[in-house]
Amino acid sequence: LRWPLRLWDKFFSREPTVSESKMVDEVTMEKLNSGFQKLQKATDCKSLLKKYLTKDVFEKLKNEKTKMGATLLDVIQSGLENLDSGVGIYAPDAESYTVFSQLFNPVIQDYHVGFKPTDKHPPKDFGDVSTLVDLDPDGEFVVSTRVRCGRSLEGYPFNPCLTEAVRNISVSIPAQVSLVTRVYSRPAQVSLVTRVYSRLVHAVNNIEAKLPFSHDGRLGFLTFCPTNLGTTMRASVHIKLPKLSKDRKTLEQAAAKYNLQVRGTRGEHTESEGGVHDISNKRRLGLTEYQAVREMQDGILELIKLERAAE
Ligand SMILES: Nc1ncnc2c1ncn2[C@@H]1O[C@H](COP(=O)(O)OP(=O)(O)OP(=O)(O)O)[C@@H](O)[C@H]1O
Ligand SMILES: NC(=[NH2+])NCCC[C@H](N)C(=O)O
Repeated sequence: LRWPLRLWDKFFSREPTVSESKMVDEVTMEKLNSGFQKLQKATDCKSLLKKYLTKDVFEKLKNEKTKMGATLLDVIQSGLENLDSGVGIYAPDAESYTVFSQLFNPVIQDYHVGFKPTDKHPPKDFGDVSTLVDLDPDGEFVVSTRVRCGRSLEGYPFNPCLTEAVRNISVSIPAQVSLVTRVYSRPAQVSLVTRVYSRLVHAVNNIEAKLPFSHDGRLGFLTFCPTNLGTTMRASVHIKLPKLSKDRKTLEQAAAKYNLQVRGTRGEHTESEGGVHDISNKRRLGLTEYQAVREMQDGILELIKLERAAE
């Protein structure tokens, strides 16, 4: 048996190429080193990448590679190119959250309001959708409500390393979501938040029954963005709070007390148009789906109270 095996080795095995090997290639290493220097020099950069990629962490991670071949450069490239990023890192695949944990963990803890490396995301729990209330029965403040979440297919790389072939597989998925949500409706008397949230719960449960999603014992559902982990759920209202929002900083400070995040009308990194702000739960990890949507609901109710009380 030894002889044919040796022959097999001789003719069919070969040294791994650099991209297959565990080593980070020279070009990547050069880009990493120059990128890190650029980041060090960018004194006005406020990203979490800049905050947590210390020299020590950089040295420890620059030679690391995941089984799918992702390097630290794949993780930090976006933040190096866009120094005005709020976060600045993405996970190229599920394993990156472990291999590059010395960078991901502090970023996750900072963004998700104290989720520590020893913390574990709770099991999925959509709760009792009928217990959610009408935020604004007279329609004075809330313009619209949205609840969204993200999912990644198990076993595939995430966006930064997704190839054309894999991207084609995901094309059919949004079509399934819209089909599922369209056939589902609720009587008009249930609260606004309940209707929107129920549609999402129904859609997610249906799709989950057909497709395996990327999930981690500690971090819950995984996506390429460390802001969208755990429940990955962002429940938001488009809301007009003219008094509280005279100055965006004041609005942001009031919202932060309830773990809420303020965005502009057209989403992240945009300004408010016609006094409309997008306010949503900031943390999506370390709490259940129900608690996430409640965080939005309860916080918005408090902001509306503050608006009414303002001079
Ligand atoms: N309550 C809402 N009503 C109507 N539109 C909304 C509401 N909340 C968000 N949107 C719209 O959803 C779009 C997408 O928002 P945005 O890009 O900020 O983030 P996202 O899709 O939630 O994902 P991520 O947080 O990962 O960026 C924007 O155009 C925004 O105007
Ligand atoms: N859409 C998101 N996933 N938002 C979170 C981060 C977005 C962007 N990469 C940044 O760092 O500012």
